[in-house]
Amino acid sequence: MIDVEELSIAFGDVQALSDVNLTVERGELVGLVGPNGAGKSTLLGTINGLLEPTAGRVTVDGDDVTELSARALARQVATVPQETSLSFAFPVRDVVAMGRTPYRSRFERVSRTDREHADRAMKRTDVARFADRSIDAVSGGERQRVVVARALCQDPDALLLDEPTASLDIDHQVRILSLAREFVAEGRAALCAIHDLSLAARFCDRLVLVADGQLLAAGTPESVLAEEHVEHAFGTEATVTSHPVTGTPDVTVTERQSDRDAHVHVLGGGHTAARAIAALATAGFSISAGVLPDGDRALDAARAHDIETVTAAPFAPVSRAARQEVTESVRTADCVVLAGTDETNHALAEHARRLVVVREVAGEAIAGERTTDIETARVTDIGELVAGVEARLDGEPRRLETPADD
Ligand SMILES: Nc1ncnc2c1ncn2[C@@H]1O[C@H](COP(=O)(O)OP(=O)(O)OP(=O)(O)O)[C@@H](O)[C@H]1O
Repeated sequence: MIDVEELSIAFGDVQALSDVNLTVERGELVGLVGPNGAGKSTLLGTINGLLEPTAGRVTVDGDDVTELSARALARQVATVPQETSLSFAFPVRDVVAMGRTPYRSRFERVSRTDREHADRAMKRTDVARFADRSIDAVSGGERQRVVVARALCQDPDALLLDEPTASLDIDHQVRILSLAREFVAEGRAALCAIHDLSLAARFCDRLVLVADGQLLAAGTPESVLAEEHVEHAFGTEATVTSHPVTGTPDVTVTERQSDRDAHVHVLGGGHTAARAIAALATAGFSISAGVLPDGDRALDAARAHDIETVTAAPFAPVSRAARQEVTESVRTADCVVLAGTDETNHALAEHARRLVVVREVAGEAIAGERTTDIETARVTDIGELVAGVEARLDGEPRRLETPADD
């Protein structure tokens, strides 16, 4: 029915769509999902012939939309635009009847059949109650339903809906999408841009996910709304569960955990570790440190910033309990910063899930060149440490197979 082939469209420097392929068959309601500015309205605008592709083409029932007359295309495709403001204060009934324009010659009056089409569309969209009121005198959600009624009145083979539920109450959201389902059950096709992913999953046969002008995924709601797709497209964290009532995918978006909530363990003592602790504490990380002997400058820094520290008596061997405690802290930290040459700390660093090594400060080698099998960020200046830790936190943590045995 609707075939979009290798479609690209640019507005000056903005590449709004690149190489998009998509089909909508008769009997299908397809949901178009993706973040703001992804290219959804542009795609709909190209299908209804308002925008000309830079490359590729769109056909409806085999006809290239750029080659059809406006009238011929309007008999095949009706659009419910995102922006539903209308410039003239016509009565609702007349606005809906405008859907019959592609079937009338220019001077023909609205016929009885046209009125019947309009009445049916108004009833289905629950706007008949205010049919005689001016379109200026209805609410935003009511106006949106009037525009849906006008599109239905147009009696097209395909319906394009751009955010039709945006200003509707929950009851009318469900009603409009149920109407779209009824529409496709009559052997027609609908493509609907929609922001509510759970609602899209509930009502659509298939979903198409676009981001940054590209098609990221297409298929069943279950396959398209995989957490990694949602997270990638929207740059957020998402949890997808099965809705307890409808059984369809239910998407909850959670705020990405701030890097600054991350737990960073600082290994090593002395001047460099003290500066590392101060820099990380000022940046707001949750820090632990140790093992640090009494009298170490890093311990003073830790105490100044109220930081949890594993301590030891000066010049005494580190107790087994202290070792265990610090090993656990290193293993559970989101990131470990190694800021000392001490061999014990090097061994402990091997338990880190993410590691940043402060390699040298002002030309003085701190942690040496010892290699480790952990992917490591190296910083050579304390001023770079916070950025280094943040960059490391963006990466996947190493999986630890075995628990520490000491
Ligand atoms: N006429 C235009 N001139 C220049 N850039 C445009 C124009 N129309 C759209 N764009 C740009 O093209 C990109 C896609 O916009 P589009 O309106 O298709 O996104 P959308 O997915 O519908 O977004 P939303 O969910 O916010 O409605 C955006 O970067 C937008 O700023």
